[in-house]
Amino acid sequence: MTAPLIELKAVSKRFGSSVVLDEVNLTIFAGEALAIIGPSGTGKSTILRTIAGLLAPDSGEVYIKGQLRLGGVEERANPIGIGLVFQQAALFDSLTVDENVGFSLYQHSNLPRHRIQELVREKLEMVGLGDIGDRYPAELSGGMRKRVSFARAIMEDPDNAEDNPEVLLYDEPTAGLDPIASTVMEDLIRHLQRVAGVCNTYVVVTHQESTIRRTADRVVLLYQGKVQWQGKLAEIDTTDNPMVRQFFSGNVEGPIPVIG
Ligand SMILES: Nc1ncnc2c1ncn2[C@@H]1O[C@H](COP(=O)(O)OP(=O)(O)OP(=O)(O)O)[C@@H](O)[C@H]1O
Repeated sequence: MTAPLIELKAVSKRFGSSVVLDEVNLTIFAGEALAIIGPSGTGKSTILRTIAGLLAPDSGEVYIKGQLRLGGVEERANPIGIGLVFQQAALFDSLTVDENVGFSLYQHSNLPRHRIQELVREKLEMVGLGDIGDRYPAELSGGMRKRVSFARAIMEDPDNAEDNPEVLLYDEPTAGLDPIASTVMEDLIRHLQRVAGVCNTYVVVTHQESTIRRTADRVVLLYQGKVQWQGKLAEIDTTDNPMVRQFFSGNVEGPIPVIG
């Protein structure tokens, strides 16, 4: 068996009095496509932000390529590139698409402006967007904004090998999109992994069944701060786990109570 790329061991996180992650154990292997599913408010985004290093756990350990991640959120550098595609595209409204996608290179690299623009164009083409570098986010549809944020997540500095993302984390990449736009996004996620070879490991947090079925090899169900079930994609149809059954049937009766 290959060594894990990322391991969360007994990771806990609370906000105020609410325990969001409760000694979660999770392993992500190189080359896998993992979906994290679960009801709203169950800590899926919190797990992604913890993996990305944007949130420090209250207790427990995060290992990246077998190395314990040390230090506070501010000072820590990930030993591998980890790209996060936020739920809301999280683009800067006052910057053009080019400036958004190239943001980190404009800020942190020594590359000349025209070279960064070339790289931006290349990434935009990879996500199926043509010549839109001089548009502002407000001029784009929701699906286009999401694709721009994908392009930003896969930007890399060709002079800095450590800058290449080895893992991409997608937080609800198809939320709010119509079924056809969702399919485009799901295909793009697979395309970036398989065809474009941008990054062969990813984690996708989603509620949408089509996204789970089209983008995942393995599925983890999170509820009440813990991993309640995990299995291969095909097993979501065969498992007797009552939470998985309820999640996919949308039944209001079951172990996951209706909130609100
Ligand atoms: N920075 C924060 N400060 C306070 N509470 C937070 C913070 N981030 C998350 N929470 C709370 O933690 C819980 C889990 O949030 P999280 O966004 O991780 O859930 P989720 O499973 O991704 O939800 P959804 O599917 O609705 O996006 C929620 O109750 C949320 O209000």
